Amino acid sequence: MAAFKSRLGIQAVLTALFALLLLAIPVILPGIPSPPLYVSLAGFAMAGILVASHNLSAYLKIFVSVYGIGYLVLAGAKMLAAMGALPATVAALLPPDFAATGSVVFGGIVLAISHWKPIRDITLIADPYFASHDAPSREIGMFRRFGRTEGQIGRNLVALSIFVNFADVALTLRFNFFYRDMYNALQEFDAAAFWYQLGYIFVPLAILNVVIGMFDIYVDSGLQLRWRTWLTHNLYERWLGQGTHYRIPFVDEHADNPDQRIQSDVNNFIAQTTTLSTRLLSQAAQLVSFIVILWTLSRDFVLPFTDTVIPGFLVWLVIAYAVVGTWLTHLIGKPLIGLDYRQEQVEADFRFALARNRIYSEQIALLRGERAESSRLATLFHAIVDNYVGIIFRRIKLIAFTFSYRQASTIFPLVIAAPSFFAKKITLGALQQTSNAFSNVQNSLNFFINSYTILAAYKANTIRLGSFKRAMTKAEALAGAGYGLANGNDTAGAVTARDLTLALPDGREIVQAGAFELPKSGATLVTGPSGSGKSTLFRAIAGIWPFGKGRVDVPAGQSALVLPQRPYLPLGTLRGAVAYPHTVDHFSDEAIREALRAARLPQLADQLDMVDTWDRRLSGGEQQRLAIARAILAKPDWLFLDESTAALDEETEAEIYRMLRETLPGTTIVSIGHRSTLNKHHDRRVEMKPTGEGRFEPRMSAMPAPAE
Ligand SMILES: Nc1ncnc2c1ncn2[C@@H]1O[C@H](COP(=O)(O)OP(=O)(O)OP(=O)(O)O)[C@@H](O)[C@H]1O
Repeated sequence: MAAFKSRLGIQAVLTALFALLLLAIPVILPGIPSPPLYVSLAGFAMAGILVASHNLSAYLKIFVSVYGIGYLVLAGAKMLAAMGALPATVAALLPPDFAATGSVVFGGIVLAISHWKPIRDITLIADPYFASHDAPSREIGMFRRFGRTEGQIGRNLVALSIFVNFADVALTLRFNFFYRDMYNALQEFDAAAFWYQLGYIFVPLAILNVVIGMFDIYVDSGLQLRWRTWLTHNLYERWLGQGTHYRIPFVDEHADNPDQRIQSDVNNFIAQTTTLSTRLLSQAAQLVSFIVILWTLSRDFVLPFTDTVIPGFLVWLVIAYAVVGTWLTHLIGKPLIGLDYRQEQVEADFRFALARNRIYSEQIALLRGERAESSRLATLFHAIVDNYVGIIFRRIKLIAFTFSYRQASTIFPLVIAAPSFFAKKITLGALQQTSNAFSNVQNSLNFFINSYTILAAYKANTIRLGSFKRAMTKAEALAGAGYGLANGNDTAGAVTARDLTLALPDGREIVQAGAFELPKSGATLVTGPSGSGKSTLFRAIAGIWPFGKGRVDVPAGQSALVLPQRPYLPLGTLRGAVAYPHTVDHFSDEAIREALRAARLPQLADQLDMVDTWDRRLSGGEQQRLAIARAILAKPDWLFLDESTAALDEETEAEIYRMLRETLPGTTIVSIGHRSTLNKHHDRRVEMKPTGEGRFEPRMSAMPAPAE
């Protein structure tokens, strides 16, 4: 970051020196024509803009820096051409003097809009990538050596993309002058000039146009792919980190369907940011350039059928046209922002409901729940249709306006300029140039107007990603001190709780423990009424429950594994399901087979490579035994079994407990269970005792005598 900042500083000094040089040309190089004063003044302004951009967002800095370089290149090339240092064909292709000044104006515009809230929302999401110091991503070959860090590659690619877009604008400008010269040659029956224009001007320009078009798509796609890869990794790592995904529903920031935000919103945001930022600016540059041409063409414009001269009439006309057009478009298109946001949400809700049907298909089939499901799907889909109808009618209104606007634009320049042509005040070339300049202005305006729908979706996207990031920040804060609940690991052997109160998200307290201890070694059974907070106590010990106050301390440097009643089985091979939460290659095949046999699942021992939806194929009891196999592999110091054998028959449950205590003699077992047959497998018992007002307290109590 510091290097980037100082680079802007160096660029500012160089730009100021260059502007000084331009001023001094009449003195040091008296023979050559000096550039207009405004070009050197623009150089000083650019230096000022570069200095003022020190604290700008990393993303916007790239734009300011590129405009600074654009100024140097354009003004420098003009100076070299004036000195005769460039070949005539190259000099003829250069854009007019004002192009360099235009570059400065755009630098100023970027600086000015940087404080505007919608732009800040965008840069908050964009900046982390462009400021990143991560090593270049190895996943993508494109532009891998284009910088030392991923952030630098991103910055270089944005800069390159802006240059390419501006090269395209310069080309369009040059085409405009080509049209003037070619039509003048036609009007004067000058065949030599005509063929010269076609062969030496048009052909190189056309070839450049094709090459630039190809390069443009290569650079843009490379940037989008690299940025998406980085941002997607970054978001899902953060989402999965520190149990953030578990706590997000507890925070007050709205972040529905995180899957959609990570998969589709990121993709759309990046595609729209790169397209809009570079194209919007190049279109703006095109607009300004052609407005300047129109000014030159209509400097002494005589109002048709009168003698009144209005300097720059076509420019005033086109500006009024643009202002009214944009304002009306804004009025008509504004509701699209809310509609687009809602559309994303209802689509995601529908997709999620379908995915849930797939996951729970067996339960739905057994319960004959298809009708209930289809009526739920119908309601969700109705929301999609309902909202989309709103979008359609809004788009129709917008199109009614934009199409009328476009039609009116085509004949406008001819109506205005034709009287001057018939009065022989302007040449055919000038008429053609006026019409071309006007249509280019229209194209740029159309871009702004047509991009209104894109902008609306873009804003909805930015809001969704912004709120997702805020929700993650809040969920991460919950993981820390939470509501006063602290997790530490400063005890020697036991799990201890001091002045512990566990609450529900709405603040209602459910568990209270002044001083509570789970001793190391042996096995402890936790019992108590349903809903008394036994699982919540486990969650607090595991450090994922954010609501409550007091302390829970677990022994330092010891591993723990919590097995819930319904184990989670990831997609993929059986090997991966057993090794979970370790990676698939963490254990040898023999160790996995051995664990499956010990967990009374010998029939699965030779199916390690089989890919299946294991959570649907295996019975509830088999799934629980598979989770037990995980415990055998992981050999944790603490094993928390939250009704993890409840689906087994009593005999198998007894075998499993005996096996666990034999195979894992160093592991402390803590079980939650309701069955009295569990008593004989445990050494001590903790009972959740009601203390009034819906609260329960865990208390060590005597193990009941075995039934006769
Ligand atoms: N995410 C949550 N949001 C709101 N309430 C919750 C949440 N998780 C648990 N609860 C509530 O906390 C209370 C305790 O739940 P917990 O699962 O700890 O009970 P339990 O003693 O393990 O019950 P059981 O023996 O039935 O499994 C219940 O009333 C439950 O509804």
